[in-house]
Amino acid sequence: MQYTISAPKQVSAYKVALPTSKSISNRALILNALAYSAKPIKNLSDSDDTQLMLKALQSESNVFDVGAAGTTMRFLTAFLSKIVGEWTITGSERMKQRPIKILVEALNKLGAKIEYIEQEGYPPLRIYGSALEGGDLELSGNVSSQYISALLMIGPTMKDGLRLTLSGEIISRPYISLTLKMMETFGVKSYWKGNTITVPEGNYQATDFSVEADWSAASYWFQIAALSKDCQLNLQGLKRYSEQGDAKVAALFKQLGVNAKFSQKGLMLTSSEITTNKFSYNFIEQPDLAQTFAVTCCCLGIPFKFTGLQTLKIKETDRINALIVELKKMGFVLNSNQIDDLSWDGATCKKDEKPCISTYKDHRMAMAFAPAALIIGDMQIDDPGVVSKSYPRYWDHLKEFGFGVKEK
Ligand SMILES: O=C(O)C1=C[C@@H](OP(=O)(O)O)[C@@H](O)[C@H](O)C1
Ligand SMILES: C=C(OP(=O)(O)O)C(=O)O
Repeated sequence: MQYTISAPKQVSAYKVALPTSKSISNRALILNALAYSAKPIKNLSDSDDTQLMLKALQSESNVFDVGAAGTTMRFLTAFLSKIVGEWTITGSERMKQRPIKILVEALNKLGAKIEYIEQEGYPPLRIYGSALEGGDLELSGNVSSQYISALLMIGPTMKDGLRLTLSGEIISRPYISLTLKMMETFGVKSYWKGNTITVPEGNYQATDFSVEADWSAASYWFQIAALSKDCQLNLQGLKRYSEQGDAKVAALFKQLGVNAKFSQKGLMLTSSEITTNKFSYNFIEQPDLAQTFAVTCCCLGIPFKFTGLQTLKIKETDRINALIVELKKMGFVLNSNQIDDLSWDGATCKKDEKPCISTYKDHRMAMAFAPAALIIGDMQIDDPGVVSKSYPRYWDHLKEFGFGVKEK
C-alpha cells in the first residue's frame, strides 16, 4: 500500500496529542514486573514496540515474537535470563540481522545459558533462565546502549548486584541515564563514575508511574514547523526537563527557524529566523533524530555535516543508505563514508516527478519524509503502516493538521 501525501492548502494552528514514549514505556513495564507490582503503568505507549512488550510479559507461553522491536528483544532477553525456565525469543527478519552477541555473552558470563537457534550472534535465541550471580563485567559501549540498559535493569536482582565497566566510545548515552533514573524511581539507586556503573543488589518498589510524551515523535512536528513557516503548533504531554536525549531537538531546531516555548498549555512552536547556513552535528547521543534533520536540511537548502552515525546501520534498516537513496529521488545528492557520517554540500540532481519514498520497514523513514511534501509537492510513501512501531496515529494527525493523506 502507498499513501500520496500533499501539502496543506493552508497552514494553520494545530494541537498535537503526541504519543507517549516507547523507550520509557518499555523500561517501565520491565521495572514494574521486576517490582512484582500490581499497579498498572499509566499512559503506556500504544506503539507496536510497547504492545509487544506488554503481550510478552502477560503471555502464558514460553515463546515470544517481538517483531521489529529492538528494546523489547534486548530487555526481554535479559529479563528472561534470570527467570527459571526455558524460553524462546524471536523477531522479524530484520531483527534476525540485528546483533545481540554482546548482550548474550554478558548474560552467559553472569551465569545464564543462552543459545543461538539460527545464526551465531543474532536472534532467535533459546534462553535457559536461572538465578544470576552478578558481579563485575566489562562490556563494549559502542554498539547499542540497549544491551547496557537491559543488564542494568536486572542488576539489582542478582546476588552480587552488577558492576559494569564500559569500553570504547559510549553511544546513545542519554538512554543509559534514562534507565538509571527510572531504576531510581522504582527504588534502586546506582552510581555511574567514569566508565563504571555500579548497581547494588536490592529490591525494586511498586510505584505509581505515568509515561510522558515522546520527544522523538515531537521531532516530526518541529520539522513541519520548520518547513511550513507561519504555522503554530501546540505539542501536548512533553516534559520540559525530560531525561529523553531527544529533547535536544528543541535547541537544535532553533538554528533551523523554529522557536519552542513551554506554556501552561503545552510546548508552543512558532517560526523564527534561520540562524545557520551549514548545519553540523554529532548525533552520537540522539541517533533517532538523524533522519528528521537530514530531510529538513535538504528541504530548507541548508548543507549539513552529520557525524556520530555509527549505529544507524544496525537499526530498523541501514538508515545511512536509506537516506542517500531516498533523498536522491527528491533531487538531493548526499555523501557518506558508509561508517559514521553523512553530508550534503548542496549538490542536486533531477528530482523524480512524484517521488515514491521506500520506507524499508522503518517507521522513521516514513515519518521524516512525509513532511517534505510541504516543499517538494506531492509525493508517495510506500508501506505507510510502518509508523505504528512508535506513532500509530501519525497519519491521522497529519490529516487533522491539513495534509492530504490518500491511499494511492
Ligand atoms: O534504549 C532505548 O530505548 C533506545 C536506544 C537507542 O538505541 P541504541 O542504543 O541501539 O542506539 C535508540 O536508537 C532506540 O530507538 C531506543
Ligand atoms: C532504533 C529504534 O528502535 P529499536 O532499536 O528499539 O528497534 C527507533 O525507534 O528508531
